[in-house]
Amino acid sequence: MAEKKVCEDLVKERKKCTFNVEELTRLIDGGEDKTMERREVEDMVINAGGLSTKDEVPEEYLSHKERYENAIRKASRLFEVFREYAKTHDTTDAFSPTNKYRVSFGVVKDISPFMLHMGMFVPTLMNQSDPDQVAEWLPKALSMQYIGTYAQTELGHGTFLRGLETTATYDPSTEEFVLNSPTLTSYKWWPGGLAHTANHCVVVAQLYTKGVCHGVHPFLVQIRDLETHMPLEGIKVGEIGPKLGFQTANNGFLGFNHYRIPRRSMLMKNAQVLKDGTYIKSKNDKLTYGTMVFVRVLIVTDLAYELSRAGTIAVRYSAVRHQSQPKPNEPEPQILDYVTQQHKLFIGVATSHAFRVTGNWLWNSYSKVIKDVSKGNMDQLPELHALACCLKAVCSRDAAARVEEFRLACGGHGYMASSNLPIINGIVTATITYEGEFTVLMLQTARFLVKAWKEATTGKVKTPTVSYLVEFFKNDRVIWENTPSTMIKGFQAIAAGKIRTAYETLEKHVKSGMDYEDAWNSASVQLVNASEAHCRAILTEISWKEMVRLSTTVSPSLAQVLLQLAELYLIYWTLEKRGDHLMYSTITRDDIQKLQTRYEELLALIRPNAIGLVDAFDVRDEILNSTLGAYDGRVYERLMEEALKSPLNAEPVNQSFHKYLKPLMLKAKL
Ligand SMILES: CC/C=C\C/C=C\C/C=C\C/C=C\C=C\C(=O)SCCNC(=O)CCNC(=O)[C@H](O)C(C)(C)COP(=O)(O)OP(=O)(O)OC[C@H]1O[C@@H](n2cnc3c(N)ncnc32)[C@H](O)[C@@H]1OP(=O)(O)O
Ligand SMILES: Cc1cc2nc3c(=O)[nH]c(=O)nc-3n(C[C@H](O)[C@H](O)[C@H](O)COP(=O)(O)OP(=O)(O)OC[C@H]3O[C@@H](n4cnc5c(N)ncnc54)[C@H](O)[C@@H]3O)c2cc1C
Repeated sequence: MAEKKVCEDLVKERKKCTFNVEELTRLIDGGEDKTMERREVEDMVINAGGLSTKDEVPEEYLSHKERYENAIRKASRLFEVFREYAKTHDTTDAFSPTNKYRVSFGVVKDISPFMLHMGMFVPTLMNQSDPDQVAEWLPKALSMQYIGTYAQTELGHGTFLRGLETTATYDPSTEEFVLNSPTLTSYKWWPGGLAHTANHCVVVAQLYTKGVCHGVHPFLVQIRDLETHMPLEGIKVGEIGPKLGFQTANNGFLGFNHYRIPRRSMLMKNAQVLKDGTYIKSKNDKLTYGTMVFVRVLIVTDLAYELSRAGTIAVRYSAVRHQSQPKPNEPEPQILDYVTQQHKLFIGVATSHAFRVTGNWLWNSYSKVIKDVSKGNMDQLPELHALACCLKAVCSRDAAARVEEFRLACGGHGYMASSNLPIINGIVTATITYEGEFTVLMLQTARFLVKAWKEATTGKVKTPTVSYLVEFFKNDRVIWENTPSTMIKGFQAIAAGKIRTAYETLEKHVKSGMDYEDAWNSASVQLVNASEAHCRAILTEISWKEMVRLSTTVSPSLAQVLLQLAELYLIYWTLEKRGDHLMYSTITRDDIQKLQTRYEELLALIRPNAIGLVDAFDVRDEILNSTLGAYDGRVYERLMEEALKSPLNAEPVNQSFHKYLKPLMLKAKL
């Protein structure tokens, strides 16, 4: 088939670009070799038989059941393709932040029913099992003999893990655990793939041995027969029903009726139960929560990726769309030329870069701490937990806001399923809740910050990410200059100030006679604000420093663009938080006006590179799945092509006319 022409607007835009798009793509991927490898995997998947979505009825027209069956067909075929690839290639980076397996969005448009298998089941087996268990289970999980999920949340409790009700009671006479769901609220509820996909799962349950409860522990549990896939006796399993998004994730429920599993089904890297029922405690009981920390860390870079998908759609569309006539007798401008549109779009693009570099930094910190933990050194665990909590929480909330802004920037067409923005919206919004709900995680960080504040009052802090607190004691009002380093110091002063205020409020409540828990609840709005401010201090400092560092490794033309994006991100947030800066620095109205002017200059500087910047994300059309965002910009043709796929358009008159409309019309004549 002849190549379809690229829309003239995009041809012109691409000529304007001042930097080498391929150079930026390689930087985003983490190196030329990574880009080549990713593209190789994408080519392999896109060209593999049985995976193309091109000529299919769009999945939104399928029934709930058909949609799931279609997702399973494709996810299975995709796995076969990956299995083939793994025979000749190193696939260890499946769990890295810059993994090349995001291509799966080009196959299963929404969330794959295998997401939890690769995202949580396999990592939990790898990181929470003892070496013998890893040797026995991991090959089966990696080869998909065991298809698994992570079953922790229950109908009654998701946040409060110590309140989970599923029990695993050790019976030394048979050397088995008896799993039981004593109440309706103890049913597992939510795990992805649990409903009809998984035959195994990691179940988090209250461990009882010798009549003592030792708290929640993970167990590997078979739930379906490997031949027939029938639920095993004592297992009640099913699907929880339609949701806002995640339509093909196959989220399920699960109950146990005195269901027996062997003693060695308990994941025993950290804690153990011996044959006679003796309990050996973990060095740190929070290690059981390790998979959640791992996923929270990964979510930050994944959000950057989701922003790059949504940003590509909205920016390309904005270059193709023309609307209104500000100057008489002149053509309608591209909507991308409206400064308000640039304000909606460019901060989303800059945020994708900020999250990616911060996410990579967080991943490196995580890897270092986990290495130390494996040697028995847990010192950095609280700081890592506090960082992962607030970054996951704030980045997911910001990303959801940015994706919504991208959708709004596409006007009516952004509301079309065929734009793919609604599905991306559903995926990103879910991250605010899953893997630890927003407020709950912010309050976890607040616990750490309150302790750090107490420490800082003695003039020293042990952890580097809160060292700014000590500086605040020397000078609690930053002397303002409109420079990046002052802006960063400003965010640190705001964080320190808000931590101090929240701490003082907490103390005041305690002194007034309140229990600590009640005082905490009363101060919790301020505590969440303090966590947010701390997270903004981290995001602004790390993203700026990392972008500056990266700019020294690339050509001058690209360096200039990276610095513009980094500065835009800093100034955007300084302006957003101008009220706070007024409280904690000497910033003046005049400084703020100058920053506003600089912000608008940056929008104008970025404008010629808008298409180059999203092209550099290098999200291929097959993965973008969007009528509005394709590389060739054939927006209107694609919208019509997709509309014509509606089954309602297969016949000129729908039968409902004869059944309902006509009788209604006839009655009107009487
Ligand atoms: C766009 C994105 C795409 C892809 C992303 C990539 C992969 C995705 C894969 C799968 C995701 C899809 C589905 C989602 C799955 C799930 O949601 S699984 C279920 C997740 N559930 C949760 O996250 C539950 C949240 N709750 C908790 O984590 C905890 O219960 C708690 C809220 C932290 C409280 O725990 P607890 O009550 O036991 O503890 P406290 O008494 O409050 O605190 C005691 C001290 O322990 C410290 N602590 C708590 N957790 C940790 C930890 N993980 N590590 C280290 N330390 C921890 C806590 O701070 C207290 O410390 P102290 O202040 O010093 O006392
Ligand atoms: C799309 C999706 C996929 C999921 N996949 C899985 C999965 O695969 N496996 C799995 O085990 N789970 C999964 N979950 C469950 C998820 O982890 C939980 O829903 C999440 O942790 C929030 O817990 P919850 O639902 O109990 O919310 P709740 O804790 O009931 O939250 C409700 C409200 O109460 C507030 N609240 C609760 N506790 C406190 C507190 N201490 N202080 C202040 N406010 C509080 C919250 O802020 C929130 O506003 C998934 C959820 C979703 C949405």
